Amino acid sequence: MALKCGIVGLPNVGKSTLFNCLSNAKAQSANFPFCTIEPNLGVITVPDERLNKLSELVHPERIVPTVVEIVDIAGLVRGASKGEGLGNKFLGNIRETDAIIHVLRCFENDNITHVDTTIDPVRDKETIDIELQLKDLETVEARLAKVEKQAKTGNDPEAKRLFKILSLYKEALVQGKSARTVEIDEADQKLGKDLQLLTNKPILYVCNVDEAAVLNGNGFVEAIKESIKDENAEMLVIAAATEADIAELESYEERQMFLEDLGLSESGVNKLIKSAYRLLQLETYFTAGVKEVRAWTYKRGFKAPQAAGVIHSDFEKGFIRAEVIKYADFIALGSEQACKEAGKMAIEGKEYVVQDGDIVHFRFNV
Ligand SMILES: Nc1ncnc2c1ncn2[C@@H]1O[C@H](COP(=O)(O)OP(=O)(O)OP(=O)(O)O)[C@@H](O)[C@H]1O
Ligand SMILES: [Mg+2]
Repeated sequence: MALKCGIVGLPNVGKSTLFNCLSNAKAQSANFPFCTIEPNLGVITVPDERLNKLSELVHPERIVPTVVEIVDIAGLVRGASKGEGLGNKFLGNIRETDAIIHVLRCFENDNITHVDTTIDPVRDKETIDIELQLKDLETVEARLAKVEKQAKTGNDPEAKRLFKILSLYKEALVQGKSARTVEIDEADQKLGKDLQLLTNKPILYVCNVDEAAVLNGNGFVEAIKESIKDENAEMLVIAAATEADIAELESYEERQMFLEDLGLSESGVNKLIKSAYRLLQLETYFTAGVKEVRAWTYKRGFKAPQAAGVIHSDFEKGFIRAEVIKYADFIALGSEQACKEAGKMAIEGKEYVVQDGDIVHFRFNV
């Protein structure tokens, strides 16, 4: 389950700089628009203190964290939906992602060019929103044209449902609203998701500020907050250029010291990964053996067989049961054996909904 987050925004707003704080794969970042053309792909490990605590008790040969993929996509410009500035290619890159990290320039600096001259992140956000919405409108209209006749004349219930959903999306999009603002009946959610609309992807806004605004934000950040208040979206404030410098430092201690000097307890990178996790409704379970202590990512609400399928499809197919220890019990008692003896290992079946932090041993048969 490799999840992909795409970094999106106007040219020269700090997308590659943010990417470079996140990943060790260094992307080219420079003060000119369209510095990035080919998307940069980075695989970042998800920091999780529980993994370290478990490893201290189990002393495994190997510790394996879970990962998220981050793609640094080229800047979009006005007209992208009509192919402007390699728009089609870049929009295609966005379509392949599971979630969007939208970077907004919230810093002033006369030396860094802005494609629309002035600093106005609310306007910038609208520019991007409009392009994504126009592209979605094109997709929705093409689908509508195909399904309309079938829905109106035939007796195909799925075509009728699809027609209804498409019409709802169209109504929102022509009003300049994103597809994610449309409420879709529970039963039709999958049909909606399958359309792969760009403005239906979960979104996280990153306000890229200068060092001075890293703790308390600034006027630009306030303006963005106000403009997204009805979107039910998350927003983070990160000084990308500063954090990219921090990421260059060799040792963990040095990086921590630098962060503390800025008054931060946690790097923007960590905050971003955690938010991406929340955004995608992801949770973590662990497997803990002497060979390997490992974190696994699954979607909230997964039942035991589905969660087992994250490790291997055979685990799902041949699922028999899950032996589950709660993280707190494992830490308190110190080992699997101790948990077993204390009656803290539960035997769970197919209907068990896996919980964040569970330490699981799957029994299966193929
Ligand atoms: N918070 C910041 N404060 C000051 N300068 C910054 C900040 N973030 C990025 N920059 C600078 O802005 C310039 C553009 O950054 P970057 O190359 O990351 O933009 P980009 O969005 O990836 O652009 P493109 O779309 O062209 O690929 C760089 O010179 C970078 O150092
Ligand atoms: Mg770039």
